[in-house]
Order: sequence, then C-alpha cells, then structure tokens
Amino acid sequence: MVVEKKKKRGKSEAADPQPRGGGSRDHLLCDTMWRRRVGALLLRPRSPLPPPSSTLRRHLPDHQGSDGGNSRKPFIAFVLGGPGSGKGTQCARIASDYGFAHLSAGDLLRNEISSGTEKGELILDIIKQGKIVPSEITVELIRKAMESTDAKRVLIDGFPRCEENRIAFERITGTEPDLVVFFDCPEDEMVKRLLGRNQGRVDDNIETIKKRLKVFESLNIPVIDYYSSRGKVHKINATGTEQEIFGAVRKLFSSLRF
Ligand SMILES: Nc1ncnc2c1ncn2[C@@H]1O[C@H](COP(=O)(O)OP(=O)(O)O)[C@@H](O)[C@H]1O
Ligand SMILES: Nc1ccn([C@@H]2O[C@H](COP(=O)(O)OP(=O)(O)O)[C@@H](O)[C@H]2O)c(=O)n1
Ligand SMILES: [Mg+2]
Repeated sequence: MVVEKKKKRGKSEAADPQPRGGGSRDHLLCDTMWRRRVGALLLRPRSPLPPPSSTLRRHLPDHQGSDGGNSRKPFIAFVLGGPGSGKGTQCARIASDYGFAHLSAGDLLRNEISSGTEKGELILDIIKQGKIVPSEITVELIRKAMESTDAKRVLIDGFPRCEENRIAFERITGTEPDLVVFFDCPEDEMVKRLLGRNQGRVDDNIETIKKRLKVFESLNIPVIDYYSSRGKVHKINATGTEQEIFGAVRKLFSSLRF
C-alpha cells in the first residue's frame, strides 16, 4: 500500500489559488461537475432557499446577545481534519463534557442516503468516489439541523470541506464560526485508522481513502488557511491516544468563554 506522505505546506502553496495535487483534477472537483450532472435535480422547481428563519435568526446574531438576549446565536465551532483524524471521536467527547450539540455533516448526508430518495442516491454516488457533495445539499441539511436544536453551543463536524462549502454556509446562514478546531494528523496514521474503522462505510477502502486524502489536501486545507488568516483556527496534534488528544482538546475548550 503506497500512500503519499503528507507534504509540508509552504507559504507559496497556501497562497496558490489553484487546487493542488497535480495530475488529473477530477478528484478535486468540489461541486461543478456534479452540479452539471444533477442540474435537473438541483434546479427542479422548489422554493428558493429561505433567508435565515426566525428560529435560526434567534441563534444567528452575535452570540453575546446583542439584542437583550432574545437573539442569541449559538457558539459555533467547525471541526476539521483529514479523514480518520479523529473528528467524530473527539466531537462525541466534547459534546458530552461541554454541552455541545454535535452535527456531523457526514452523518447528515448518510441519513439522507438512508431516506432512499433520488437526492440520497446522488449523495451515495459522490461519497463512494470520495468527492464533495454539492454545497446546496449539505448546507441545507446543516441549516435544518441547527434550526432544530436549542443548544447554545454547536459543533459542526467535517464541514466546510471546501471554499464553496464555506461561502455557501456564510451566505445561507448569515453567520461565521466562532472557532475552527483542526485535528492535524499524519496521512499514514489516518489511513491506518480508516482501514480499521469497521463501520461498513462505502468510502473506507484504500482506493477511496486515497482520493479523500487528495481532496482534503487540495480543497479543505485552503479553508483552514482562510480561517487561520482570520485568527480562528486552533490546531491540535491528533496523534497519540484518544485520551491524550482529548487532554489538548480539554485545554482549549476549558479556556473558552461561550
Ligand atoms: N487517537 C486515536 N488513536 C487510534 N484510533 C483512533 C483515535 N481516534 C479515533 N480513532 C479511531 O479511528 C477511526 C476514525 O476516527 P473518527 O473519529 O471516525 O475520525 P474522523 O471522523 O476524523 O474520520 C475510528 O475507528 C476511531 O475509533
Ligand atoms: N461537508 C461535507 C462532509 C462530507 N461530505 C462527504 O461525506 C464523506 C464522509 O464525510 P465524513 O465527515 O463522515 O468523513 P470522515 O472525515 O469523518 O471520515 C466525505 O468524504 C464526502 O464525500 C461532503 O461531501 N461534504
Ligand atoms: Mg467523522
């Protein structure tokens, strides 16, 4: 099994607006090709995306409660990291110890697959290929999940996966994350964990894993760079035992003022 070692990310790379990785760019497509392929599905007459609803608006303005407490937005933490870096594992612990709702983009998409709809079939097809689902679909699922929770603290796990995800989220919800947690893990460790995950996932096979790693490097790292430049990223070394990593997580979350 040959998996390319994680590259060192230099400044010039971070500034490169083009997807990285070289070779075929097929695996790098965030959304364009799929939008074309499923144009009919996405463009089917439907009500346009609503502006943030009153329920969501209640959560969205400044979480400090700028209008007397009636419009508090939840504290939003995006949780990012490569596939197998331990996002889901650590989110479950954060949720239980710090009272966060845990919204996993991957789980929301997999639930949609279980619904057996045409949209579900499309999502399954994309996930099998390690590509990124069109942002309209994912953001809409997240928006609904945010609306249906009363939690004042929300972890959004595995999102945004690309710049387009990020921009769509900010446009549709009218808000930004308060914090971005980045679990930094070497590729060989991520591959080992994914191959041992044993959850029967269609994308936990070596072929798809290689594609997911390339997509992460090319499309997700720029999102992390973007939020780093805005001072929102907290990087956590994701090697070691779950408990050791949670030690670093706890340090961060215990220092936050929600
Ligand atoms: N620190 C760790 N050391 C070894 N295995 C881990 C660790 N953290 C998580 N795992 C395991 O690795 C796999 C991937 O973890 P998961 O939390 O699902 O990652 P992600 O959500 O980032 O893909 C799971 O089987 C999980 O039990
Ligand atoms: N924002 C997102 C999140 C996941 N996904 C898809 O769902 C797959 C699984 O996501 P996940 O977050 O459950 O995967 P892990 O990183 O947790 O292993 C990804 O490889 C993508 O195909 C997506 O398209 N857009
Ligand atoms: Mg996960």
